[in-house]
Amino acid sequence: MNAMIKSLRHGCIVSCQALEDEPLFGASHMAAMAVAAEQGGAVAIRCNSPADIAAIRQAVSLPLIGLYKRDYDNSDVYITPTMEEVKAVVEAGAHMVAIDATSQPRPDGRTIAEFIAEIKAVYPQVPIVADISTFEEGVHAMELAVDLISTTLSGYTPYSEQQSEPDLALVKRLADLNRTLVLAEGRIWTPDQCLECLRAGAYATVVGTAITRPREITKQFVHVIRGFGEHSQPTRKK
Ligand SMILES: CC(=O)N[C@H](C=O)[C@@H](O)[C@H](O)[C@H](O)COP(=O)(O)O
Repeated sequence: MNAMIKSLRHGCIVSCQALEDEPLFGASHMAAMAVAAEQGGAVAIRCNSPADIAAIRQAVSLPLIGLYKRDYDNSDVYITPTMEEVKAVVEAGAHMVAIDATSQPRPDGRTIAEFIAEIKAVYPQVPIVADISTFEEGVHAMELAVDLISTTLSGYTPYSEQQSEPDLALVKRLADLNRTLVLAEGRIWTPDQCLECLRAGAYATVVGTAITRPREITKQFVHVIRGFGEHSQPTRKK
């Protein structure tokens, strides 16, 4: 097995991503996040866009899983949808590339099999992380001999299980096949959930929002304590 992939085993991969509408958007913020994750013991960084990938590559010595989120009018596929984004991700310095490996129609009209075959032909040394949303998509990606499967898109395609928790059942079903390594990704909020994912057979866990999106973390706190005073204040005697 590739030494870099070996180094991910049972570790926490931290996803450092902020989109344009987020306060921490910008390569320097994401590089600082990645340094914090490295100092905290992360085994790899997952990061989006050539600018962020290049800045993070300079800032940390961890392996980078790069992706490039891009919207096309003719498709719902947005995680590294075409060869153009793969090229940009690799040239920016990512060690591995994450792609949408769902069965949704792709912007360039290719099948996922054609897309993966071309990535392998052009970049044979770059491991491919297949982001999937269902068991069937995971099995298909395994058949196409990707290096890692990630449950990233479970809950984010209209036909996949919609839930607020990590998709442990999907992790377990895919890992039980003992075929391709599985990353547990999506809606992991606590260290205990990471442990549960590993117990379910995940090779490693990917945590994003809970570590690197302060606005969303704040919302979680606020949501829980909102309305506290309304119900618990003692009623005053007149
Ligand atoms: C669905 C989608 O576009 N997921 C993206 C994939 O790169 C990121 O926005 C997520 O933050 C990442 O998957 C980690 O997940 P979470 O932030 O829930 O820990």
